[in-house]
Amino acid sequence: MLVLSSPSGAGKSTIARNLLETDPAFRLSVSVTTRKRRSSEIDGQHYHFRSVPDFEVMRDRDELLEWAEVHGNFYGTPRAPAEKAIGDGQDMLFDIDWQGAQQMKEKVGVDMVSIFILPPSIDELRERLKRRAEDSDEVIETRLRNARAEIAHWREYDYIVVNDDLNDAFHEVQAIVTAERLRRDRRPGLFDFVSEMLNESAVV
Ligand SMILES: Nc1nc2c(ncn2[C@@H]2O[C@H](COP(=O)(O)OP(=O)(O)O)[C@@H](O)[C@H]2O)c(=O)[nH]1
Ligand SMILES: Nc1ncnc2c1ncn2[C@@H]1O[C@H](COP(=O)(O)OP(=O)(O)O)[C@@H](O)[C@H]1O
Repeated sequence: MLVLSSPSGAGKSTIARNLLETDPAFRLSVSVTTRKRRSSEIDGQHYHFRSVPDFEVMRDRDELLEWAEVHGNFYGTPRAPAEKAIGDGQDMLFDIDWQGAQQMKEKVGVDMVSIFILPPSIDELRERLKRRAEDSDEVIETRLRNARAEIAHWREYDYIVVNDDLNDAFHEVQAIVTAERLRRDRRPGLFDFVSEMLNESAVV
């Protein structure tokens, strides 16, 4: 379970997309949101776009593993695909905010690795949001106002990656994934491996 969070515009969706394209082991958890769909987004692929009443029905039926209000809209992680992935041992990527990361940590514990993506500066964050040209000036201002409060949660994450040069940041994320997979996959077998080695040396 890999959680990516960042203030809006820092580049987490870009890094998530690169990871999904280059690493076939990852599946994206497609969130449900009440936010308006952007022109570049496809329903069911980037998000499941739902009305507020439909979201509330899902939430009240406990169909969401976690949910939060972010920038005035509701967002939530559908429970069924995430739990299936956890059960199957599938690597899953969650693009969720700090509130979601906290809730997920409580639910999945050590099986979760979290990365907080920082922009090089708040000015650059503003420029990226403008250049992305997907949100109105008002929406961009709300996101920038919220950025400081989101960044304040950086210490709660396992890793921090500063997304200045995209290539460098992506390689750092790949390195984290590689190291964490090695730890997960190698650790369980190491006890027997080392015991056997020591037993053999005792015989010699
Ligand atoms: N808690 C939670 N946060 C989510 C979920 N899906 C998206 N988010 C977060 O909601 C925030 C806004 O996302 P979005 O509207 O796509 O804007 P963007 O971050 O500017 O691309 C981001 O911080 C996302 O990580 C979710 O299922 N749960
Ligand atoms: N390292 C970078 N340098 C310059 N622009 C970037 C970089 N990373 C991402 N971007 C651009 O910044 C904008 C915001 O990135 P995005 O991935 O949508 O952010 P988020 O998902 O965190 O809101 C996009 O237009 C993206 O192409």
